[in-house]
Amino acid sequence: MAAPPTIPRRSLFIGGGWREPSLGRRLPVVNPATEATIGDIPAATAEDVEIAVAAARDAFLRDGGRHWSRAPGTVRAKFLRAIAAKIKERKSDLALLETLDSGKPLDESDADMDDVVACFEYYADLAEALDGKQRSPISLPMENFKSYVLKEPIGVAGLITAWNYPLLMATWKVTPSLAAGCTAVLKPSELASLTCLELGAICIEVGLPPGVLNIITGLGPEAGAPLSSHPHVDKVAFTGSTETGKRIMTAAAQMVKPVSLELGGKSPLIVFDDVDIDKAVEWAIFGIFLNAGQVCSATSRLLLHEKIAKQFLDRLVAWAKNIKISDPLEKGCRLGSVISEGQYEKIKKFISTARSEGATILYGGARPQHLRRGFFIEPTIITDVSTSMQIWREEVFGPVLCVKEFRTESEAVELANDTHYGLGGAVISNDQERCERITKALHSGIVWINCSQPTLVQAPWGGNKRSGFGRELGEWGLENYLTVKQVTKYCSDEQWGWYQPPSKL
Ligand SMILES: NC(=O)C1=CN([C@@H]2O[C@H](COP(=O)(O)OP(=O)(O)OC[C@H]3O[C@@H](n4cnc5c(N)ncnc54)[C@H](O)[C@@H]3O)[C@@H](O)[C@H]2O)C=CC1
Ligand SMILES: N=C(N)NCCCC(=O)O
Ligand code: NA
Repeated sequence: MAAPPTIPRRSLFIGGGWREPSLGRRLPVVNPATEATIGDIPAATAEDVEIAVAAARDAFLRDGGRHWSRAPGTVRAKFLRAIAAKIKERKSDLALLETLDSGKPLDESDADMDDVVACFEYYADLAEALDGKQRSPISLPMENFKSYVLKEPIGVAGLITAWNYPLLMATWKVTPSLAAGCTAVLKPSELASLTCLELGAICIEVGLPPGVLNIITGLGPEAGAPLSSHPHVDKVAFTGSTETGKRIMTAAAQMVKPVSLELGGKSPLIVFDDVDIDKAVEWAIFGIFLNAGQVCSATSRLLLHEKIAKQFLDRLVAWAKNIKISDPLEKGCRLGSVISEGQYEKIKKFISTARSEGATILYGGARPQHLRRGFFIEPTIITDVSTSMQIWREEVFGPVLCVKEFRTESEAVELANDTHYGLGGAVISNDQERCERITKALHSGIVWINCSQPTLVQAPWGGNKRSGFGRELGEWGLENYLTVKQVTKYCSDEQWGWYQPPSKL
């Protein structure tokens, strides 16, 4: 077990230093695995948003952008790498904080911190490469004009994130925005903000220029909403629920502000009858029980070929029984608590509604007997599901898998696409051609073949339909924060000659 934790008491991180929230309010930090209040975080309000946005704007414009927004990419890369190094140094205490705040298994938090470091390093490389991509010429069918393109940072970015991967989701937005030369105001989820506040401490340690990154914690309506509607925020990037995504888009629309939205999902995993059952079962388990299913891309709808359905479900239950559910700090834990009491109640309601609508709870569905406190829910597998049921249609964001059988490939595709969401989709089969057909047929931004959930910093991430739009990660993630400037030069000695020249007299 890890050493007894101390939760740092932080203020808002604004303009390169700590600043008490204007109204002096704080919010409790609850460890969802114990239900204990373990600390508190500052609660920013519109007054603080004002100050943070001003700091970001000042940092963007300061000295004509010489120190940040127009500085060579190497300058920004140096800071991104310095932050990566500090996070690496503090990896175990950050992972511990992440687990205490969110209830996710310590092994997962550890892996998340590795992903955070990799993301800072990756966008450091892209910041450097960006300089080489400037002034790329446009080929034109005439001689008297020359055109090229500049890629410029969009300005001040407002970054609003969810609680499921607290520091990682922030990093997916912080790193490309800073790499592009933007300055930013980050508003993490009030349900898990500790590690994001530590990022503020790290920015101080590495001497990031004041105001380049500002971190304000607080409630959505009080801190997130004024950020998304602020006239001096030039772009909003959001990860969270579809409902909040709509609000953010509405607010941003008033200022014609670009947004990128990573919203919910109800992703399918299709398993054919030609597979190695245990291998496929493990991916199915990983796809929905990782982070207790609180993953936007969780493959929460399992589609099984009828020929293997029975055998597959038997093994699925056997594997599910074997998942270690415990205090997330315990070694080998594979299922921790969910994030909060609210989420716990919501998930239980989904399960009871499924039951009352006539579905069968094949496995799980309740609090694990051996855990008396904490917001724990057993891995839950639901069968006898019809496509009109809530459990088929709505995102649970919990360790709850629903299962349907199919007979033909086209039926599988139809079921897979029977959703308003379009984030992920997965297919497991040994027939590569079939996998490719399915890949093309799925209406989603991500397709996994013979696996579920691997997340690579180099590859684009994002969805279609009500899962949002815009892509994070990879080069696409950087484009979110760049604006394209067309530069066109007239380079002829001749008079343009459209108007009749007046007489020289
Ligand atoms: N797809 C995903 O990645 C996620 C989906 N969800 C889903 O959303 C449900 C609700 O979870 P919440 O934590 O309430 O998610 P949420 O979408 O309300 O919160 C995400 C972020 O948005 C902020 N926010 C809330 N209202 C806002 C507003 N009006 N303007 C600007 N920012 C605002 C929050 O403070 C937080 O930082 C979950 O049960 C789950 O189903 C939640 C988190 C992530
Ligand atoms: N790091 C992993 N495995 N997944 C990231 C999921 C991002 C999301 O839920 O929005
Ligand atoms: Na928490």
